[in-house]
Amino acid sequence: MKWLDATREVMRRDQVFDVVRPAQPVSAGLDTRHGPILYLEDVTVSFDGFRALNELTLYIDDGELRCIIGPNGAGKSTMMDVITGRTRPDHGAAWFGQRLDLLRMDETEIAGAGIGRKFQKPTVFPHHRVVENLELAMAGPRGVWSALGARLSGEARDRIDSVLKEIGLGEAGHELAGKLSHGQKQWLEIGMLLMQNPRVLLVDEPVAGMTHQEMDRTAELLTRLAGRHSVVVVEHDMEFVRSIARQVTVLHQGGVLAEGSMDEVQSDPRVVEVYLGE
Ligand SMILES: Nc1ncnc2c1ncn2[C@@H]1O[C@H](COP(=O)(O)OP(=O)(O)OP(=O)(O)O)[C@@H](O)[C@H]1O
Repeated sequence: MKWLDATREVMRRDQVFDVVRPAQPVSAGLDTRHGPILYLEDVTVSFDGFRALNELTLYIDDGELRCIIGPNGAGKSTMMDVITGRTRPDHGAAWFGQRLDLLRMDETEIAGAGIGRKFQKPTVFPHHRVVENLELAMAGPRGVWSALGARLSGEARDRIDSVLKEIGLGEAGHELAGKLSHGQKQWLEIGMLLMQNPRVLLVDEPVAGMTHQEMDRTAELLTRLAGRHSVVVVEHDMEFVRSIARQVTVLHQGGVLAEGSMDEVQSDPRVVEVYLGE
């Protein structure tokens, strides 16, 4: 019996999370003692009959740093869309911990429950200062307009300071976000996600357009975040993937082609044929 089937058996006797309340720190109630934090099982997504995901099964452990690689069109973005509630699969299952059925939650509920996503292009507020961007992120969508006028509690200030240091922008807090370098904007956006204290961070092509130095700092940042968060990185830059990867999943034609250490997948002839040999 697969993990999810076993879990669902338990769920039938324990319908605790029928109503998900995103305002509550739902992820605090996640039970990951007996398994992964993220489960995708047999997930299929079709667009006009074309299968972007084809019975994809993938498990992400609590606190792990996972790199997802694969050729263009392999289904990497669609996979993230399913996890974040943007796209509904034709069939399959997607669970956050053992109790939260992602397919019964909308995008806002999923984000509120602790799954944060960073898209490839940074979307910071350029006319606001770096610290204000973090304040806005902490407020969440409902509090955006009141957040800037509100007085911050000492706790909130401490939180902002610690995230600023974490993302390496300790000296740039009062600069306008629009004036930051491309790399700094990417870190700020990761910081904005961190303000919401996610359990899982989905990061799409974080180093595209970065200098080598920025890539090194991004590698350090993501590596540091793993452990406290589960970090799922989709990236094409193999040098970068090698610098952070512990476990790598190779997607191809909507399914998992190979999984293992970087050395294992790089020496897999199927991976070389469909991806690395390009
Ligand atoms: N909304 C959509 N309508 C139709 N086809 C789609 C849609 N979204 C994705 N696809 C198709 O599904 C397949 C998987 O796309 P997806 O973007 O998930 O791949 P990817 O691995 O993220 O690719 P890339 O590395 O280029 O970003 C592609 O063939 C794509 O054209």
